[in-house]
Amino acid sequence: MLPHLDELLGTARVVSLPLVTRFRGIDSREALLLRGPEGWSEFSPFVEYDDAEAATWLWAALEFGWSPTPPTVRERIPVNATVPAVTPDAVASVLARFPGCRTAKVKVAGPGDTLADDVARVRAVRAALGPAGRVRVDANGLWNLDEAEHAIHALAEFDLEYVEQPCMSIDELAEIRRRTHYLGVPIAADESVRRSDDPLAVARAGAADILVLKAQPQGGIRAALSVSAQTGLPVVVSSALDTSVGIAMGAYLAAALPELEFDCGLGTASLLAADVTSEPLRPAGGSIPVRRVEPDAALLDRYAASPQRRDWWLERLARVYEVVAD
Ligand SMILES: O=C(O)CCC(=O)C1=CC=C[C@@H](O)[C@@H]1C(=O)O
Ligand SMILES: [Mg+2]
Repeated sequence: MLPHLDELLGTARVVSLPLVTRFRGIDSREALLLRGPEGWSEFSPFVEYDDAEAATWLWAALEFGWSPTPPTVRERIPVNATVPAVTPDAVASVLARFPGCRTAKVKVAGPGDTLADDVARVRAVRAALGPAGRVRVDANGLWNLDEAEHAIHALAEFDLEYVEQPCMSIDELAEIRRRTHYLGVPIAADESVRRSDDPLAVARAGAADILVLKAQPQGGIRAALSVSAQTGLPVVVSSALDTSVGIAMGAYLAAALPELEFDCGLGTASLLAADVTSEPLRPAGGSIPVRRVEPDAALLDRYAASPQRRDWWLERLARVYEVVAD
């Protein structure tokens, strides 16, 4: 059932792609690409993740490259703009990279940013999108309960579509959802789903209104579809800041969901200053197409990681493979 490790190592290519703007503390995104019988796939757990956590990402990569994708019900996926923790004057140039997108997700609660910084950024995004735009924020669990309550109260005037992972724990999410219910701002869970041993726990606890699902960290398209089906909550499919090869995996997940109420966080190829293909899955007219991506040999060469980093990724692949094989 599992392809042999030598087969994986034989096709593996490691790239380091520069970002347009610093995002989640990095300026370049490293990824390992693999070619399976179904096409190219991606293994790109964040470098700080341990092998046990990376194993679900490898499972996803193997599923996408080595088995056919589930049936799809749509050919394009509406996506949101993703606004990193930039100053308000930079908001227009970020949004310009997401043509046609009516929805923006804004990073908040970042290290070194005050609530006033977050409010100014969200205000600039709301002004740019106008009243018909949809604005959501993502705190990556970095607020404590009181900070979250205060921040959601301060940001509510911008008519938020939802707040993603305001606090880290499921208990805190449940509590903040209770405390801010009167403001009518839904709570979405991301880390509580993708970094949890039990991705259903947050839904069982009634701690979220919406689930953010990412194909690689969830262990693949089928595993993510199963979370969606078992919880019955509305889902936002989002990227893991993958190359266009990994974005394709997310696009197939979004395309297979019976319902897709929200725009998806799959426009992030626009945050990359370079990609592995000359036809990246970047938003056009507010959506991305659902298709597999074949990297260009010249781009794989041009953005090849250094020999040290390539070896680091190949060793990681071999170790994580053993975890998956167990
Ligand atoms: O959801 C989006 O708009 C884009 C994806 C995105 O924001 C993220 C991708 C990868 C890691 C995360 O820090 C971040 C997130 O938390 O959702
Ligand atoms: Mg998130």
